[in-house]
Amino acid sequence: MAAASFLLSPRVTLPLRRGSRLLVSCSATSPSSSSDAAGGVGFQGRVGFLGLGIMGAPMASNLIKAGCDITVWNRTKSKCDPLLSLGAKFESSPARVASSCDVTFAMLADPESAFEVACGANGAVEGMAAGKGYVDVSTVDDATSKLIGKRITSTGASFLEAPVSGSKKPAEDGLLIFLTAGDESLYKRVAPLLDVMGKSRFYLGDVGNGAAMKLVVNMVMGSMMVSFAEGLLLSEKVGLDPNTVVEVISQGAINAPMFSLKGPSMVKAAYPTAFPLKHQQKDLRLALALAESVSQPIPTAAAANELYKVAKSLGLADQDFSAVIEALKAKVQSSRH
Ligand SMILES: NC(=O)C1=CN([C@@H]2O[C@H](COP(=O)(O)OP(=O)(O)OC[C@H]3O[C@@H](n4cnc5c(N)ncnc54)[C@H](OP(=O)(O)O)[C@@H]3O)[C@@H](O)[C@H]2O)C=CC1
Ligand SMILES: O=CCCC(=O)O
Repeated sequence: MAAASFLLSPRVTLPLRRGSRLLVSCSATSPSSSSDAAGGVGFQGRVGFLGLGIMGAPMASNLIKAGCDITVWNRTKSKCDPLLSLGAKFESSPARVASSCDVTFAMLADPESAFEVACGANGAVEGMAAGKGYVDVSTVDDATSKLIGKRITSTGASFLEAPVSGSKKPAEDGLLIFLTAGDESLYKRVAPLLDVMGKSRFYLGDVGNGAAMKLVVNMVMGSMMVSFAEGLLLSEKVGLDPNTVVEVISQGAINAPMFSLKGPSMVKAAYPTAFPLKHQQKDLRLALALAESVSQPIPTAAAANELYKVAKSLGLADQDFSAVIEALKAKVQSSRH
């Protein structure tokens, strides 16, 4: 059961940047183990969900399928329709969702939209009150997360940041990894909901640590993708079959699911969107700012960021981030002229 898995989860303390300590709590749960026999998930109350894009829609959908009482809102209202047909309720603003629900999740594009939906006109803050909780699962920087958390908690409500690792398919399959930080009792309260949407969850202490963890992971991922793209193009240039490169990598020490998953379609110059390139570039930009804040050089990530910026300028922002390979192809062509 979800509650038991939290109590049994290993907890260790690790050194944290800037001299304080970091509490890490991790539990791995299977989605099927998180529903109880009565069809509930061990969470009593109404759940709001703001933001129904590539990630938000399947996450909310899994909560509905698990039997939760869900109320949704999305800026583009038509994206609510598939959720409403599964049994979700609709409210016309983030404020109305928050006031009608016990806990509200938000999955927004970037720091600006996460702040706007939480703290703007008719934002969630207007519907918050003591006893309620706000869980922001968007990928944002630590400063934005802290600001949202401050506004939410000023109403007496609780705040948890909980960005996710894992993309469209893990979201559909309920196999995300939650990187949470903030109010620990809210973390415990929503753990059964996280276990419906994810396979594991980490509690990382103070607000900002979840955002920082997410940016570190995506910084590594963004650089890995650029390196992989360079390898595919170089192999082709020297007369190798890039499909064989994908195969060789998949059997060695640098094997990563990302390479096997994206490699075959990259070779065919197809980039069906799971993680939009514009979001990967946003995450690199935010990671660079995080590194700047502690004077940590991250030259590889900085170079990768430049390439994603080129890809955006080529009109690839809404393609999958693996389309960054097209920016390398474009560089080759421009250097020939
Ligand atoms: N896709 C992925 O693989 C993963 C993404 N993430 C992160 O999750 C978040 C969401 O990603 P994803 O679902 O892919 O992104 P999408 O671009 O598919 O969805 C973005 C969501 O934000 C909403 N939105 C954007 N701007 C505004 C605004 N100004 N006001 C209100 N709503 C707004 C969109 O509304 P509308 O429909 O009206 O445009 C939509 O609901 C991002 O922070 C991303 O970095 C994290 C892990 C994996
Ligand atoms: O933020 C997006 C992460 C995508 C992934 O973890 O596969």
